Amino acid sequence: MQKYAIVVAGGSGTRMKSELPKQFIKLAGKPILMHTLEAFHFDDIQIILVLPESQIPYWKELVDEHQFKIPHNIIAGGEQRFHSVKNGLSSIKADDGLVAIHDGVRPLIKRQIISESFEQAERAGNAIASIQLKDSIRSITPHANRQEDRTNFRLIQTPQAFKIQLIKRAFEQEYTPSFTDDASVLEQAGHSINLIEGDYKNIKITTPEDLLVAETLLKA
Ligand SMILES: Nc1ccn([C@@H]2O[C@H](COP(=O)(O)OP(=O)(O)OP(=O)(O)O)[C@@H](O)[C@H]2O)c(=O)n1
Ligand SMILES: C[C@](O)(CO)[C@H](O)COP(=O)(O)O
Repeated sequence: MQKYAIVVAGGSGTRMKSELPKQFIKLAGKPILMHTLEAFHFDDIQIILVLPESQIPYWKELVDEHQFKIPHNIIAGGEQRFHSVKNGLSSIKADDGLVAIHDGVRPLIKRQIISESFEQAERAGNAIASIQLKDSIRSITPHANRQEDRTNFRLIQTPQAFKIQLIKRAFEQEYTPSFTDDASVLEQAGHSINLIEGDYKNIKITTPEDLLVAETLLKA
């Protein structure tokens, strides 16, 4: 089956509060995004990289500067992550095959999880990386809060892999803010979600301290 990876990096990184959008910040000497694309570099995976339209020339400069050779197609992103994924999906003309959707700012993804997500998506239609909670958890309302049983919850990561036809059809829905990931879009279209084991090291670089953690994990 033909395999695609959509690496979404179309955001502006407001929570990082950095001048440079966080996906371009250097980690161990090269932009975060280059680590992520390296993880997805398999002989049988076509990589689609989604970038803010205004940053495409800058990315091309970085590619030249770092002599970055991993083949990828560049697509312009949209207003929300949902729209960036949708643009990536629209660039895939085939309706059969598998696609893994991954945050560009999760550079520590293990290749073994990428392979596993494709295998499980081929079998079950989708495969969503997730991890158990380590902390206690409480739900809050305006006037109260209450402990919840953490074994009832999972933290959801990417990659999230799908049969292309299923996820393309799901993304025909109107955007709502509850679509915080791709699994939520598929679920809203009536499909059940198949969780697979993620990895605690597969952090989403979101706020400044995440950069320190990622740097340390990469060195280790
Ligand atoms: N319109 C958007 C928004 C987000 N993303 C991507 O989705 C991933 C997860 O999003 P997040 O960590 O929230 O990134 P940002 O939206 O850039 O960060 P922030 O919410 O702090 O602005 C990132 O790789 C980001 O670049 C995207 O492709 N298009
Ligand atoms: C897709 C995601 O990384 C799964 O955990 C997450 O929902 C992205 O959220 P963000 O607010 O766009 O960073």
